[in-house]
Amino acid sequence: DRGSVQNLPKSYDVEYLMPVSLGTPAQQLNLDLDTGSSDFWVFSTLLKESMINGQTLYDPNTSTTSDKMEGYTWKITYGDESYSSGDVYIDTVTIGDLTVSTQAVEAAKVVSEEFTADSDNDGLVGLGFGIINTVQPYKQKTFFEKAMPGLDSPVFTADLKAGAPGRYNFGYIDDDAYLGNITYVPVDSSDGFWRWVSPGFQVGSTGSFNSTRIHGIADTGTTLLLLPDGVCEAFYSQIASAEYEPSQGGYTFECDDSTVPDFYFGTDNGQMIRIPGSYMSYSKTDTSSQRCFGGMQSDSGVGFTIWGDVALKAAFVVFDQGNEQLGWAEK
Ligand SMILES: Cc1ccc(-c2noc([C@H]3C[C@@H](O)CN3)n2)cc1F
Repeated sequence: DRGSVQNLPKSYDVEYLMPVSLGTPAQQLNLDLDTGSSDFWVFSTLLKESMINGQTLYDPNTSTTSDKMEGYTWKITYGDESYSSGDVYIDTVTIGDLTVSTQAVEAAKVVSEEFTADSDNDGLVGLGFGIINTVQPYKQKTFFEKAMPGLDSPVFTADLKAGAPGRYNFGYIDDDAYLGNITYVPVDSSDGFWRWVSPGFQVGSTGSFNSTRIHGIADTGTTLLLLPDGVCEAFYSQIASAEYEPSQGGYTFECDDSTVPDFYFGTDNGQMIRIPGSYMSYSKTDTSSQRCFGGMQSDSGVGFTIWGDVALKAAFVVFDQGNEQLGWAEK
């Protein structure tokens, strides 16, 4: 079996949404595929009106295939302190023609104001590893873990693009979606994330390669690229107008600064992925100013590096759960 679904970036590529069908008859919601968490949760009719702001709601009561998991609950908090919680139903879920008939669908009863404010986002499909699913009394499998046994290959791939529709594929690798070879690196899933080690980085096409092991996770749900302080300093030192602005919460530079270099990160045996300098001017710091917030910021608040969308959209990425490895290719 296999599946393929288009993903659409929101403005500034802050997040990528994909259509998902739940229940019978099908209820279509736009969900955020997040490899940095492992709960499949949706806005639902269980929510108070005050927490809803244009989102499409999953209604388990009108689905003829839903079954409530009595006594089961969930509660999750994300990296930015946003949170959600609720009850659990079993129902059929289809993503890109791939159907899981008994998916644990976590129906929200409470969401934090960040989710309420994000009117296009109807929920998350967590595709980390199931050991960090928050459902009590017994944790539930992710959509991919439920689908995996029936797939042609135990992989899903992420092809995120800058300001354009991309694609998530399940169960196969589309050889027309990337250039050259895919380089695989081992994954340590013990903390539920797609954690891997990069051998180093390079600033600019003529810069030298810095061999320094960077431990981090591949996270489609994080917008930016969060790297160790030393790496950020090496990068921003090459940009004439760059400075660290505590008032803005990070590095900024003049949006039209022509000295913004490309950034390369190593994967394995000499392969590097090139992130174009243009991906690094994330968003205007405020309407009047001509300064942009950098797409690369420090990971010091997190404790490990996060290869978020700014990095992932420069590559074709294979999440190989069957062999616990990540594949990286240029595109
Ligand atoms: C409003 C809102 C807030 C957070 C997130 C969110 N989704 O994935 C993540 C990252 C951080 C880490 O927690 C796991 N992956 N964060 C999405 C939202 F729509």
